Amino acid sequence: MKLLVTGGAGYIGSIVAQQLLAGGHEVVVLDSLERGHRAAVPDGARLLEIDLRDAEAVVDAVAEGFDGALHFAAYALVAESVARPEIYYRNNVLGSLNLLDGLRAAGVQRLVFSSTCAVYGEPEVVPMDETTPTRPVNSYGASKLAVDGMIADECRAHGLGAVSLRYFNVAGASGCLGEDHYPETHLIPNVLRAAQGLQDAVKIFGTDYPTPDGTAVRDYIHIEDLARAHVLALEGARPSEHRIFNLGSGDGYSVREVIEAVRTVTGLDVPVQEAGRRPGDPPRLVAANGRIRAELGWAPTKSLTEMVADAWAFAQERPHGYAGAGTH
Ligand SMILES: NC(=O)c1ccc[n+]([C@@H]2O[C@H](COP(=O)([O-])OP(=O)(O)OC[C@H]3O[C@@H](n4cnc5c(N)ncnc54)[C@H](O)[C@@H]3O)[C@@H](O)[C@H]2O)c1
Ligand SMILES: O=c1ccn([C@@H]2O[C@H](COP(=O)(O)OP(=O)(O)O[C@H]3O[C@H](CO)[C@@H](O)[C@H](O)[C@H]3O)[C@@H](O)[C@H]2O)c(=O)[nH]1
Repeated sequence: MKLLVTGGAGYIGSIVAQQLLAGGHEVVVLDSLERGHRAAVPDGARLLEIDLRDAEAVVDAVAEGFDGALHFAAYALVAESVARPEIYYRNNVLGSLNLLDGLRAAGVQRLVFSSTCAVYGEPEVVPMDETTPTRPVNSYGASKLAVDGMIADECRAHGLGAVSLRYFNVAGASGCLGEDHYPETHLIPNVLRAAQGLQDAVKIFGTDYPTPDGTAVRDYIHIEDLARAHVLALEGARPSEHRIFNLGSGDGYSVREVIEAVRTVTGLDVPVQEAGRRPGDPPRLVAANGRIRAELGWAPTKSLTEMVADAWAFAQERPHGYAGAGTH
């Protein structure tokens, strides 16, 4: 298939693009490079440097015609969304609406969307399945829920076949592609930076959560397991239907357990500093992944140790990320 990958210069989009290319698909990446890296766009993919908020440019770009689109481009940081909600609604909601306009105009019939478990907020029952009530507690989750709603309506009204994958916490690396955000806010890369001495200590945000060790629990999923689900989702898109799947490993780990895994994998000391809770962070998010297992035949294959080991290999290979590798 000829596929449009928005956000394909970012962490997840670049690695999914790489898997799609390996599977024999043609890939065109649409990315503004605002938060991504030219060097992360895999060899063999064509890059269109376009901002999704530019409606006209998006419609023009999509007009060349695609068999399907995978939509990763977004702002994706919980704490930033609490501080600056307006940029989240403008980028995530408006950008997605522009993309839907472009897909409709060009007659593109398949869409896979990066949704998130943040749409569920602070669920009363964990693990969470797709019937968990959607009550986001931060603007990031609210903006993604709005897009899920727009996509559902687009499918109903205009026949699009779409799949929303509600990712839990994506981690690890794949060969020479990995996670490089500036500033880095994600847990595993920051713990590795502390282990490498690139920052004084890793902060533990919140030690008074109602969890066994008092730190927040997340479901970490290996980027390669996650990428594989996109290929299945693309094949599973059905005309006029919006399918929703939670995408996580089903196992929860606390912040302290992740730090311990980094100590074990690297053999290095990790200085820590206890700090207050980060605004917008729920205590515990773990996936019930039965639906995607049953309906798409997907299953996770990689452990937290493998996620940390692959992220560690990337961090050693590129201690300063893609900088110096010809980035924007
Ligand atoms: N990282 C996670 O754990 C996680 C979990 C759940 C969902 N997600 C979702 O997955 C997607 C990818 O996340 P990521 O971690 O790879 O983020 P990322 O920031 O590494 O990548 C996002 C990419 O989108 C591009 N982009 C952003 N706004 C754009 C715009 N208006 N026009 C064109 N390009 C734009 C950025 O330049 C960047 O290359 C996001 O939609 C995010 O919400 C991520
Ligand atoms: O230096 C750090 C960084 C994070 N944390 C904590 O570690 C956990 C995980 O944080 P992080 O890695 O920043 O991920 P999340 O905030 O859970 O968000 C990620 O995972 C969500 C799904 O759960 C996605 O929707 C988001 O896009 C993605 O950024 C949270 O409890 C944080 O408070 C720390 O204690 N110290």
